Amino acid sequence: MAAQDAAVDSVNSVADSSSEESTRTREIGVEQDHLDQVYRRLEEKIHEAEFLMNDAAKRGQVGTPGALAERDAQVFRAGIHLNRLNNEFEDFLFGRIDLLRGKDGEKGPDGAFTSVEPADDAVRPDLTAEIAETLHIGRIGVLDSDYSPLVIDWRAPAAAPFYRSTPKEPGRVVRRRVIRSKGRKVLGVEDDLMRPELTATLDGAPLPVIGDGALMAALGQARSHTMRDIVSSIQAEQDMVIRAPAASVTEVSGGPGTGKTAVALHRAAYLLYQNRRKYAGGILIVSPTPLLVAYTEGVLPSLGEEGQVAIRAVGSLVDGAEASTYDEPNISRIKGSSRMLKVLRHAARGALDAPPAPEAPAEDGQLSFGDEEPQERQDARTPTSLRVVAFGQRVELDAEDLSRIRHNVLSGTAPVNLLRPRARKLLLDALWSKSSGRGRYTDQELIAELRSGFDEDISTETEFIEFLDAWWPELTPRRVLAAMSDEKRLGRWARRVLNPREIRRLARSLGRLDADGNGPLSVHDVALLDELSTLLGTPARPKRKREYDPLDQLSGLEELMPQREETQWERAERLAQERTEYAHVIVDEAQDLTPMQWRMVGRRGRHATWTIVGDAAQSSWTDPDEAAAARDEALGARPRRRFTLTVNYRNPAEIAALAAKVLQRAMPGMESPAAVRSTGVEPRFTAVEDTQDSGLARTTREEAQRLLDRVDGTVGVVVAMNRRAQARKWLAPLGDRVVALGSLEAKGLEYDATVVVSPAEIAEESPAGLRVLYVALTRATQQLTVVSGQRDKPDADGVPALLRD
Ligand SMILES: Nc1ncnc2c1ncn2[C@@H]1O[C@H](COP(=O)(O)OP(=O)(O)OP(=O)(O)O)[C@@H](O)[C@H]1O
Repeated sequence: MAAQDAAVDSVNSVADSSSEESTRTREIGVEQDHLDQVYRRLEEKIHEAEFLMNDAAKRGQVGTPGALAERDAQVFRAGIHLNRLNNEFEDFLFGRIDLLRGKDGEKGPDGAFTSVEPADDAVRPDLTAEIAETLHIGRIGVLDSDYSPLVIDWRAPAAAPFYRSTPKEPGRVVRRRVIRSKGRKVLGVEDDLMRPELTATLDGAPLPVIGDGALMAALGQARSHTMRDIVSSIQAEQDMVIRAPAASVTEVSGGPGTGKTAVALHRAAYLLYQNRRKYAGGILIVSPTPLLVAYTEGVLPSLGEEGQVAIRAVGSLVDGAEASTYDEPNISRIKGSSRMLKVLRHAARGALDAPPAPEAPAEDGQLSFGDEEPQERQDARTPTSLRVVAFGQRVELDAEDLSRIRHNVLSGTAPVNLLRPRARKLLLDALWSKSSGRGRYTDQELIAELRSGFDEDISTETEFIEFLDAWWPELTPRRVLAAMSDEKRLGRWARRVLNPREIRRLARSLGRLDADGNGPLSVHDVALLDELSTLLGTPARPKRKREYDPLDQLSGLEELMPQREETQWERAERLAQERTEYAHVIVDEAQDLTPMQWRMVGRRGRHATWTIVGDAAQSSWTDPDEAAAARDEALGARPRRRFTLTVNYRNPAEIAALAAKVLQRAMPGMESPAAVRSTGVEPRFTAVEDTQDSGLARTTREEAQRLLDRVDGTVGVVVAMNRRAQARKWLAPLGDRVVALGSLEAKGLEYDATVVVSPAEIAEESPAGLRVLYVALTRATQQLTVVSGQRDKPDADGVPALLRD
């Protein structure tokens, strides 16, 4: 509750109404002067950077080792300047704080006083005070030529009071100002007074206060198809999370709209600022859907960070395996469950028999695959005997020998593909012991020599090589997954783990893959592939020679040069390909990771620190306890630090109240976050009379159109997953401000207005359906319409049963 008060308090500002307009104009002028000064300084720095770059290039032609080393250092520094200045020249100054004199006179490295608390005599007994320090806050820090701070980087310690100060705990801050600018022009200012009890003066003149507070201005803005950064209005409880030390695991929970995603993204930028070297190992942000990735991916560049951070959907964590389809809830439940681990372990080993390779069996005479009649199609490809000629005689391993050898090789837990050399060795051992070479001599040295010649001869014979390829093929995760679509084989691998119904469903769902495993994958299939690739192992391959890159000769440029030469997208792609592990992993919407997905994500952060944000009330996974156990396993014994965000910045109180009813049904006793604002617009209810889909289509379209006329930004229409394609057709004529979404796709997104179509359909779609409905109802920043069909049992006012008290 305290945090809510703080947030509400912080948006209350005092305005001098009588002369507001002229004061506002004057204050904009004051900030304009400062911005002009900053730009002059930036221009000087850009010239400096360009000069350094040119100079460095010239020195590079000299060629002495000293000149080259100097060139490296200069290119490095100049490049950093240019890169950052070019990126952040626009709209980078956004805040200002006016502070009382501090307790001690110490200054930090950014040139600002470090003391958080005011000096005892900073406020006079008659509650008057003089402003002793003014700091401007921006996306990067800029020092004047005399090293005084013109702009403080938002992540620097000196900027913390801009975010942390509240009227309850103001510290030294008297006035906090948000500056709106575009390019070189200041457009407006909004002030929050942190010490309204004081009569403060700045350079002897009264301290003016403008506007209704920056937060409300930010929240009232229309939403577009991409998320904006919140750097100018981060609230105190959010700032605590963003700046929390990155030790072990930071867990953040909070209801819809409390800023979890925004906080996670700003935290990534903060961590990089804090310790760029440490996070050179990369930060991975795992998002639930590609839609949310697309929605959020502009935020980090706007904060001046991009290269080190990979934002990936959970269905895109495995290279070359992009999820493109959804599973029915009853299939997701099977594929996501940790029971699959046992099934996969069996499949990874069992798939050696009867490999699902589509190739035609080898020609007669090339390989001895035994004389038996093939039992079933796939088994026909597994050789059942091996014959070679050694010392002029035929030596044969029969089915029993082979089965014993295989059993022997597989007795450990090593990945199947890595066991091939051992299989090869045991085959040679068995052939040797049956050959006549073994008893020929007694001299150990001679025997060893003979044996090594034997191994060399046999193992280079085409017959032997082809046998090994067929009998111990290199398995790929995709092929094993495809092999699981054979219900009979899957039945063997899943015995006593899945029931026959589950086996049938799973096999049928994997039937969309061909024998090589090509075909549409679901987000759950991707986690299974990742698990399989660990179980199967990747045999070492000869290293590909790296192409010669002249930049290799320059030290310290790794961090810098790619940023200038690659686009953000290319760099993210390259980093993702190169990395399988990260220095910090941020999981957004963590409540939705299935146990198998936790295993996949866990493998990417085995040595990482973590930030995990989520909300149990929005979980679409059916068995939260099972997921919690998998999450504990992924995170190991690392200590955890927990934070809770309590204020809903997205939904007006009217929408939040309606959603709270569903929350009470889904999770009785769970508290909803408090909405920070109210619009006075109640949610609207419309019931469709006729039972045909055409009625639903017409009403949904009309309601979406109605909302389009009432908001400036986007309208999201949320339907049950199996109506997605239909809804897209219904809404196509309305243009691109309207987006049709399946309930699971709505996760994390927001729109100015939403239409939620048939709450009952959404709720009945899966065992976690009520929580999914809760997500759907909490996407709007301004207006919500609920369209009900017969299934929703609407009352006379059109309110569906699920949304009544
Ligand atoms: N301090 C803030 N200043 C301005 N806007 C904010 C602030 N905090 C959050 N918001 C806005 O509130 C909205 C919700 O934020 P966000 O999507 O991060 O919430 P969330 O907790 O991840 O929600 P959900 O759990 O529903 O996905 C966004 O539009 C975000 O920009």
